[in-house]
Amino acid sequence: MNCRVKICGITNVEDALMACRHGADALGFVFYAKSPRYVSPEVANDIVAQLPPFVTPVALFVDADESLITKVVTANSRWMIQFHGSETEAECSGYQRPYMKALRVKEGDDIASLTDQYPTASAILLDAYKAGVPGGTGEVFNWSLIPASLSKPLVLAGGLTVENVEQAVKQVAPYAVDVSGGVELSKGLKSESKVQEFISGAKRGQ
Ligand SMILES: O=C(O)c1ccccc1N[C@@H]1O[C@H](COP(=O)(O)O)[C@@H](O)[C@H]1O
Repeated sequence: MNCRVKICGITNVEDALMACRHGADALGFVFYAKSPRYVSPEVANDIVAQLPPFVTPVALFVDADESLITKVVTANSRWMIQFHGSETEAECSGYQRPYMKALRVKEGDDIASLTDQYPTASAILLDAYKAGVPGGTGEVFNWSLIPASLSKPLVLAGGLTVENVEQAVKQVAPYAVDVSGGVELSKGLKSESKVQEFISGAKRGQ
């Protein structure tokens, strides 16, 4: 199956357009103030207004106020939402936007049951669990914990890099992969060669 690629942690238009040129299907913008990849609603919406068609902007929130989410997503009809905190299905489904729910995986989790708690989600994103850090940790989780079939399309995240993405796609066969730290020059700034190699690696694995 064709594996889509989301490049997360975009903070500037140059990186956004560069990722699009190399074939990114989606771009993630982090509206979590404690993240080194935080971007303001104004800057993000200015970047989104310059994106080419057929690329999905994804607004990432961690247990954010309703007012912030509404402010971001009402500025452009193209936004999809990524909930990366402990949001309930009722909270996630209140914005009339497609959304994916991130689940942070640890040993013993029943991923299929957790996925079934979000029947309105467009996709489920699986990331590594690390105590005290909601995401963007650069850590890989044990992919063998992922059930062979899930009730939602699977977005695989967590410590993906140029080196491991091909194997990840071969082993897990996700709908999409999502990367942030693995394609950076420094926090919040993307490396063109890493973005290009990451997308090529994801396509080789499919
Ligand atoms: O990127 C961040 O800073 C971030 C902050 C808070 C929650 C999620 C965040 N990013 C997401 O984390 C995963 C894994 O990132 P990485 O590739 O391991 O760096 C990914 O879904 C990002 O979208």
